[in-house]
Amino acid sequence: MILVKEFEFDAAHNLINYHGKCERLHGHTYKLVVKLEGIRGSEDMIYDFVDLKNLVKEHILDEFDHHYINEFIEQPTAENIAVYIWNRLAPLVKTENAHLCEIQVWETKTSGIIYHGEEA
Ligand SMILES: Nc1nc2c(c(=O)[nH]1)N=C([C@H](O)[C@H](O)COP(=O)(O)OP(=O)(O)OP(=O)(O)O)CN2
Ligand SMILES: [Zn+2]
Repeated sequence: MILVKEFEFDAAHNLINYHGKCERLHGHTYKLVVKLEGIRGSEDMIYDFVDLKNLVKEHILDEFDHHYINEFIEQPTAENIAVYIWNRLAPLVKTENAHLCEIQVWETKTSGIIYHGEEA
């Protein structure tokens, strides 16, 4: 069974040594999708949506929302943001019956990254 929760944050970034418009400072309303795979445990839940919301807010959204991402991710491509968020969240959400199985980072409605925690 897979649990899914979606979040949004607004942030600014610019790509370093990039060959186009994204080298200039600009912003996105990012969509972050977090998926946990697991089995039902206490209260017949994989993970309480409310607890997940609070955890992601404290450990991810508060750092990203209305910030300049280059200050903590040198080259803030959606790929690098997905890896960064995975590395922070995976240990935090792991329980006896649930683990992180997918992160999605969408820069626009049409451009996003899906990451399962392994490098290709
Ligand atoms: N593989 C990647 N390619 C690009 C990234 C990235 O993170 N990974 N990032 C950018 C830019 O930051 C830009 O934000 C995205 O460009 P684009 O999708 O063209 O943005 P638009 O606002 O033009 O979106 P549309 O939905 O296509 O209108 C570039 N490439
Ligand atoms: Zn961008």
